[in-house]
Amino acid sequence: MEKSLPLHLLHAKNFTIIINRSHAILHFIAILFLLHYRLSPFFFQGAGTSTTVPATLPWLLIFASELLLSLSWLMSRSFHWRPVNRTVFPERLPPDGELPAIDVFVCTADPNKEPTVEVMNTVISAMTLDYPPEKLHVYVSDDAGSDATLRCTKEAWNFATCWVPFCRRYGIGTGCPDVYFSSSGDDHGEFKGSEFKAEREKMEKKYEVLTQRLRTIVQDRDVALSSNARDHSSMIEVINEYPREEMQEDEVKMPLLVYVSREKRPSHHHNFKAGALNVLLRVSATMSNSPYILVLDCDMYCNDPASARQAMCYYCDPQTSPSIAFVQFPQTFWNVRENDIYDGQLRSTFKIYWPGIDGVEGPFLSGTNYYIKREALMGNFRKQEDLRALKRSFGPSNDFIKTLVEDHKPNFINDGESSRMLLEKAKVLASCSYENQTTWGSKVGFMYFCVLEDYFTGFTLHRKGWKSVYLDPKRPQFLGTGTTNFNDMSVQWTRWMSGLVSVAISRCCPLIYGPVKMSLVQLMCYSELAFQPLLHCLSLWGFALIPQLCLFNAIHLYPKVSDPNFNIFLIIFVSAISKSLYEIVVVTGGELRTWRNEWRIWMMKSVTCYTYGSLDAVLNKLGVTEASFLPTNKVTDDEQVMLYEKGVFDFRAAPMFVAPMVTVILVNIAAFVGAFVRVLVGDGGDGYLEKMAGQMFLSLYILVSNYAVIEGMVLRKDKASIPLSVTFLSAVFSVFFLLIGSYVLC
Ligand SMILES: O=c1ccn([C@@H]2O[C@H](COP(=O)(O)OP(=O)(O)O[C@H]3O[C@H](CO)[C@@H](O)[C@H](O)[C@H]3O)[C@@H](O)[C@H]2O)c(=O)[nH]1
Ligand SMILES: [Mn+2]
Repeated sequence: MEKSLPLHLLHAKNFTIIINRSHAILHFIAILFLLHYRLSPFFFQGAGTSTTVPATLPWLLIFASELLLSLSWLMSRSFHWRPVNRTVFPERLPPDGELPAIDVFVCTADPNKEPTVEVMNTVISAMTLDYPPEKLHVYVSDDAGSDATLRCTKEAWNFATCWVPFCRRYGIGTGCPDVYFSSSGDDHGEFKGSEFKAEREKMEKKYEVLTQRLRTIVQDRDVALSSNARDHSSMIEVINEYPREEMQEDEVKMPLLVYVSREKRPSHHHNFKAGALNVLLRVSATMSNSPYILVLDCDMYCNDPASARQAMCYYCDPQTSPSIAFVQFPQTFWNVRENDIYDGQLRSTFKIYWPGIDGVEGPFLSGTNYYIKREALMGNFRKQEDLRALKRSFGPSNDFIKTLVEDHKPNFINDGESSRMLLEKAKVLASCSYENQTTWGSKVGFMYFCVLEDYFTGFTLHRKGWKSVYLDPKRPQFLGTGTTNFNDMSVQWTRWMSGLVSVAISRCCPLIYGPVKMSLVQLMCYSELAFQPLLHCLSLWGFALIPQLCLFNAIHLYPKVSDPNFNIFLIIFVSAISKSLYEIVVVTGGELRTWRNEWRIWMMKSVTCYTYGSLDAVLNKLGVTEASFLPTNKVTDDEQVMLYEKGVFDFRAAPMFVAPMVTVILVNIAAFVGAFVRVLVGDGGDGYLEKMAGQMFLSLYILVSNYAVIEGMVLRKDKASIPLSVTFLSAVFSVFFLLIGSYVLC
């Protein structure tokens, strides 16, 4: 009977669905009223309307801001359309012998920003996944081609030969040694007996030796090597072949571990992470050719060994498997705190948006923590005979083509000789010219079209009709390093926003390129995200400056408080705030300050990262600049961590990320203080306060929300406060805005 029991279940969150949809309707009606209010003076003049336009240009500009934000809001309703939950039953999976094999890809690119000890912890943790070891193959992609990383991988392997059996024997729940030994967590039970305790101590010592060795290797590494990160030949090594330092008495099977560093030459574009992943796709095909692939960023360690079996609950179900391209787990971060001032945890993405579209065609591909089907990336060519066509598409390697046409079984035998031959062939596959005149990155594999390879590859898959699944079990399956300082966050978000806008303004814009096999809801999701940076930065710049410049010049843009139309704005404001409070507090069990943090950082990002990202994408499109992928810094700095943990902003970021915020704050201060003085002195004339209340409130709201900036500018004197030079520069900008703005607008 066991067989008939489902491997997985889907539950719609009915209550949230009702709330979401009713709120959407009410909010939408309020927006219609707003449209009517803004347009009526132009269309219904004289027909009993009480609205008059004080100044046409600012009126139109603020209306445009309202429209853009409303448009984004409207499209984003698709993310709230049908939130669901999923449950899986891995205990009902077929026996181990029948499980499909998995290749794990771990990508690293820069040993200076990605500490090798952490990368190795990720690699080791992947080897401890609860899966038959002969069906698990771990590939480390080193884009820096660093000899130190190769040597460290060998050391990690040596350690893993003891660590993996230890974890399996004692059912250790945390396969990442660093985390296991540094936490006083669940696995250290006395109940496991004295033998366990002794073993554990032994392992701990071994781990200390490992970290020591890794550090020495990293310290000794040839300094000249860093200059070779962009210019080096390919290197592939099967680490399992190295003689172990000490043989285990009860030899336990180990997963395959392969180090891959693709060839890189300055003359060839390396296509960043997508390029690295495509090399791994080819190399792994000739070695293990597993039908499923787990992709991990180098800092995303497996926090729990269960994810592979959880994902297999979908792939082992003949009903769902044929349509699913990937099973996505959320990105979760070990270093984010409750008071997450930079919203490094990406709460709304992984707790609201992804469950929201999971009920439609599934979540977006999110860079890491997903089990993807090889066939979805490569296509199905099992009975294809036209070799020439295949070679045109996939490149000249017969060995690789063979893996596509035949129902290929892994042909890697760990005997030295055949592996040597295979490695020679694999090296060809990792050369930088291999993809010349092929469709790698444009039709097959991971897509090169934009630096956000995950978004665009997922989009292409959904567009072809594939579906995806979102699994968010209680215990985080993967944990990574989130950004916890202003500079790293800004750099990362600028890249993401640039990637999104580059899609939005291209021929692949979801609005025109999407509608093949995607539902309208899914299409709206992809479009909303692609256009979000543009829509939000334009509208937020509008909200941050237009009403204030008008306030400064005593021009009112909102209805009088006594005017019934004032309620439209009040309702929209309250409705937006209460919906996000509902999501944060009720749906995700957050706190009030989470709400404050998210709204504040959203305003800050809109005038910086969203703006720069959009600009960058436009400049790339015009050919003025080139797309780039600066890997996010994963080195933690104690001082920065301390500030973050105290909830204090670290403004030691590039001035370009700080100055726009300070400028906005200064303009708002000028406008608000000016208006306030007018009220006090009674200089504004009759009904001034009533007319200006909306704008004064907006300014005050911006100032109160961003009090942290004022504090960093005026009150704080520490190293991480806003430097005087930046404040001065921003003061010049704000005077410029006030003068030019007043001249142009009024
Ligand atoms: O040329 C490159 C650049 C990056 N990477 C690797 O890609 C991963 C992600 O890079 P990271 O610097 O951590 O970027 P994040 O912004 O933190 O990553 C998010 O955004 C990326 C897209 O911009 C996705 O690829 C990631 O999976 C997603 O976690 C890391 O393991 C890097 O080592 C490469 O292998 N080659
Ligand atoms: Mn990252």
